Amino acid sequence: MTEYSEKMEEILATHLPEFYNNAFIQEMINGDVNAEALLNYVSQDQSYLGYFLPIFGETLEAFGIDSKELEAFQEDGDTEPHEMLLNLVEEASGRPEEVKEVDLLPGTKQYLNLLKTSREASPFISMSALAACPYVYAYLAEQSIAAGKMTPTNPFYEWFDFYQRTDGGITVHLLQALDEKAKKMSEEEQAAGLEAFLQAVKCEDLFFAQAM
Ligand SMILES: Cc1ncc(CO)c(N)n1
Repeated sequence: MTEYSEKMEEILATHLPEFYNNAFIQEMINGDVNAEALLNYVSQDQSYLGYFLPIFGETLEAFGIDSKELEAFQEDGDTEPHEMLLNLVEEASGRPEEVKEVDLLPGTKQYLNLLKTSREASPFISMSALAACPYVYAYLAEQSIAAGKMTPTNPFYEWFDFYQRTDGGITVHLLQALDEKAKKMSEEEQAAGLEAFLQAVKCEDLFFAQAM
């Protein structure tokens, strides 16, 4: 029987070309520092993580997952990769930049709404939706570095490499836990989990695109 996580990977493999076609990702791969887009992205992401992390913590607890890497991910709040992007913007503009409190863009609202409805559905569906956050970044980073699209001389290499390592590490634990749980779930529950994951993957694509 195909493992649940293999079906998740299939979803990512199917959507990888869309991520590569995403204008925001294309600029990163081209090494273009688009100050406005990067500032938009970081400020939306700051708000997004403010909602994501508490739900993530609660769902990890419901799953009985207790790992150092997961805790570190939660505590980090993604400040390190945000700093990397802000530094690139500052180098380009020659002046200090800061993240402003902003209104949520429609794509951010849509993503947060998906996390909310998934959380209301069940811990398994919630975890499936939440997993897209580290998994998409880890997958995109791994794939683009392995394919030679993102190379060490690119200004965004450090950002991609961060996610390849940290989110990649977390993803391994999440997928193991999801595979364990999936064995005890009905076909319907598994299908609903994969659907929530698919929708979250689409939200990730939209989240990058909306910053442009
Ligand atoms: C929207 C979004 N997805 C994934 C990540 C990776 O942790 C992030 N920081 N933000």
